[in-house]
Amino acid sequence: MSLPQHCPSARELDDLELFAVGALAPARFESADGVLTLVVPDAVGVAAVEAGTLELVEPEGTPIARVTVESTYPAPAGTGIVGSVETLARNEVGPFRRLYLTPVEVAAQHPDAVTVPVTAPLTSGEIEAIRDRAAGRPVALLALAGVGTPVDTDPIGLIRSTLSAAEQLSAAVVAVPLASHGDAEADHALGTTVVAAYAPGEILALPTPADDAESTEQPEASRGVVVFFTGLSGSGKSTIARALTDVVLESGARSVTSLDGDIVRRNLSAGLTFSKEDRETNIRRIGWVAAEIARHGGMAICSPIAPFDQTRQQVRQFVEDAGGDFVLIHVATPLEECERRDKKGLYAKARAGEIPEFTGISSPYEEPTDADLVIDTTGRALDDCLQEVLDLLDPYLS
Ligand SMILES: Nc1ncnc2c1ncn2[C@@H]1O[C@H](COP(=O)(O)OS(=O)(=O)O)[C@@H](OP(=O)(O)O)[C@H]1O
Ligand SMILES: Nc1ncnc2c1ncn2[C@@H]1O[C@H](COP(=O)(O)OP(=O)(O)O)[C@@H](O)[C@H]1O
Repeated sequence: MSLPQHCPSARELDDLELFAVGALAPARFESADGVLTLVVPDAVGVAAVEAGTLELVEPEGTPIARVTVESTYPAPAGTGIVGSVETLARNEVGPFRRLYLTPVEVAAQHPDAVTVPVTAPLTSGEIEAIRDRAAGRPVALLALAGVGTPVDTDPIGLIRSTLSAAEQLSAAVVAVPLASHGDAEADHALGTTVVAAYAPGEILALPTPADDAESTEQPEASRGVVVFFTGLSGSGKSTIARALTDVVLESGARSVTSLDGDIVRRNLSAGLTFSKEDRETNIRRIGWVAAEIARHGGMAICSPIAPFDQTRQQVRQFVEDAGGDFVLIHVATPLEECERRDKKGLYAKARAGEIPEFTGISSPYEEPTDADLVIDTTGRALDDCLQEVLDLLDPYLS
């Protein structure tokens, strides 16, 4: 029988790489109170428990690790898996792959090096300080370039800038996929362990990004953002999203891509039904595209029904892993008002039993508890609702 397989998130792939090179031990995914976690869709979780083992594959499908499943727990975006990890293969491809050495390789290639952990592009002052403190000894710059760690760049940008600093110092550069897990204290502890594993000798510590995070964090105006409207059919998602798109386009403030529910279903998701499974596929597709837009600093405006909390959480994760912000707007117009509007005549058909699995009638809508804004459009003018959205998004548009 073949094992259940799962492709982990970019953050989880970084953690797996640190397990693989022996920089983090023991190699295991922890329970919900840890940070080294693995979350899979519920169906994969069920199959993994049944098989006792879960095979992890990289995005192109090559198996890279096997997890012996000890227990599971419910997580916002699916099922958390707890268990030990056996590495099958290391990722071989990707930009600057040649710089991703193991701690053993670093010790062999740079035995006398002074190690400098780098989490943000080095300033000329910092380069001079490293030169002074190294006092002629060889230097290895450890670019801590995992998902979410570099403060004012992306992982590849951090490696690129570290290479150019290294030229000035005649230093070596080693890339380390140390991801951020959103818990500053735990991440600091993890970083200390990982840096110690890579450093063959003395470590020259620079100020941590937390010390100057405020001054270097990328401003919202240039950060990628996904504005995600969710709500019942007829609640007003498309109307508000379209008006927002027009305002952003007219202002020229940033590039914007619209991913409206109906339009996506005619193109990217053509052929999908309204079963729970197909709706999840539809939303994950929208989330994947939106995250890519955010990765490149754009704004994606999405307006599907997206009735399931878990799928919305997955989209949030995609976007945050891509370095973007996820703004959730619940257009909470009640069912009675949506049905009264019945713009497309679909509610009447659903009530007559002509449309199965219609959201709000015969298929559930799980209200978000994590929305940044909740708008009930009943009896309100579009401009009034739009202004609330524009106020929320002001930092991204100025
Ligand atoms: N069974 C059923 N349930 C809900 N909606 C239905 C259904 N069948 C067709 N439609 C029309 O499809 C639009 C919703 O598509 P979405 O892709 O946004 O839905 S989902 O997020 O995948 O649940 C929705 O458009 P909006 O009114 O813009 O929301 C409907 O017009
Ligand atoms: N304040 C408002 N904001 C948005 N839509 C509104 C508002 N008031 C009334 N409507 C009407 O409600 C309907 C919403 O339809 P639509 O935007 O297609 O909803 P959805 O995309 O959520 O299915 C439109 O006919 C729109 O004119």
